[in-house]
Amino acid sequence: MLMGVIADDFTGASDIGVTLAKGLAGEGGMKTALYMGTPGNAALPDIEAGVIALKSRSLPATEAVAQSLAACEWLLAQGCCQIVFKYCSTFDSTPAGNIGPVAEALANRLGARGVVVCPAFPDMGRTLYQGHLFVGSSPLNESGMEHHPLTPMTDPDIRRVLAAQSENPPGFISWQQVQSGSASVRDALLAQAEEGRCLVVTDSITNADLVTLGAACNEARLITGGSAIAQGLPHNFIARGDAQGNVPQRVGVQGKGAILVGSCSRMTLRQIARHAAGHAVLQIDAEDLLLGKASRETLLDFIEQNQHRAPLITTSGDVSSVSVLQERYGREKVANAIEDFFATLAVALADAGVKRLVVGGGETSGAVVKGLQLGSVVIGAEISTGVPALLAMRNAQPMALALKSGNFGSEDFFNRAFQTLAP
Ligand SMILES: Nc1ncnc2c1ncn2[C@@H]1O[C@H](COP(=O)(O)OP(=O)(O)O)[C@@H](O)[C@H]1O
Ligand SMILES: O=C(O)[C@@H](O)C(=O)COP(=O)(O)O
Repeated sequence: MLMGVIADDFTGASDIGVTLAKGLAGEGGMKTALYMGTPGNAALPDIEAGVIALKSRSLPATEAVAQSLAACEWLLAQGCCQIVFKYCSTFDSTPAGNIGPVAEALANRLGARGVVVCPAFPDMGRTLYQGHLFVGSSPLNESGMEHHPLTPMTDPDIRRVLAAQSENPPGFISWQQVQSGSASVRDALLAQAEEGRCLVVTDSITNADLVTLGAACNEARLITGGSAIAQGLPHNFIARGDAQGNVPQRVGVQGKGAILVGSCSRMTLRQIARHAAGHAVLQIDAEDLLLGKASRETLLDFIEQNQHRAPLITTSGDVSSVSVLQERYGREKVANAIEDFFATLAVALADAGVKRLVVGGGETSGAVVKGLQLGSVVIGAEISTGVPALLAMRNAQPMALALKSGNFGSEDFFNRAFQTLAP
């Protein structure tokens, strides 16, 4: 294994996994495996890049650091010479972390300084200019992310957000400097390292900027960013003759399917509304879950009876219903109750023969995948930007999954993914 990725959520892990697996157009990527949690066993010998999915974004910082360091040790033991810490392209974090604490702990472990911090993901409209993160034409704090149920983002200045959760004040490289090319960025990172800067917020607006950063980080022990930072990284290994150039294959599995959605992000709410117009949607009252009122039989029946209508079960609510519930019961209790619900439901569905599962939401995907106790999965071709089809084995049976980040996918995503996971 040449490169190792530690991702702070499961949708993000599949997002960066497919970015590495496909690489640059015309060249291909790295043979990449996605591990659902840090594995107990050694990786298969032909894997060139390993992505470990953690569910560490909303944990207390000390736990997130401990899990990330353990993942890092495993990746180093597999031979990785470069580690990437992948977080959300909307820099989802709390005032206490976990991006700053995890990035600094990994930098200390790897002896790295002048480490790139770049959440930009231009294909999804996330750009970083003068340290400020935009989603399309809106600053981060006016993009809807200010209402996220677990990690509301209320400041678009990533330098300030990161400074508040880091021990060392972060450095900065502007877009103008990135335009001077990879050698100049490498020099700038070295200069920042010599000044003692651990983390360096680095602007990027276009994919070409991210490829420049990738080339500048050819020798870096640690890189941090959204998935798009990984675009140019396979090239470094392929150009050296270390990696072969991989193309992700289409994944499809015969059998019943279900769609489970716990994301309350703006795009997901639109996707659910669109799905409801032509397919089967069962809305669960999230408060019923907190009061222990949901019946599993009804849910299994709903999925069984609506196989021809791409059945979707959701708890998602709009900004006001989420905040009413959180004020009544507490943010963590609400999230835990809903995530437990989805984890248990996914297991019941899989036991009842469901073989295709589309999940909406990062934390929700983490809960579902942990519930299903999946180990390593194969990354297939992309269904939409940042969302690959995944092939897992459960009880020696194949299972196809798609884990969709809250704001990813077109309005018809849920039906498209449901159909795409079939052979
Ligand atoms: N109706 C609801 N009210 C409050 N919280 C909810 C509701 N439905 C789902 N949630 C919780 O909101 C969080 C959504 O996060 P996540 O699944 O990561 O979605 P996203 O990918 O959009 O960030 C989860 O913890 C989920 O359990
Ligand atoms: O970088 C991204 O935007 C995604 O890969 C991601 O991590 C999104 O997180 P969720 O919206 O919580 O799924």
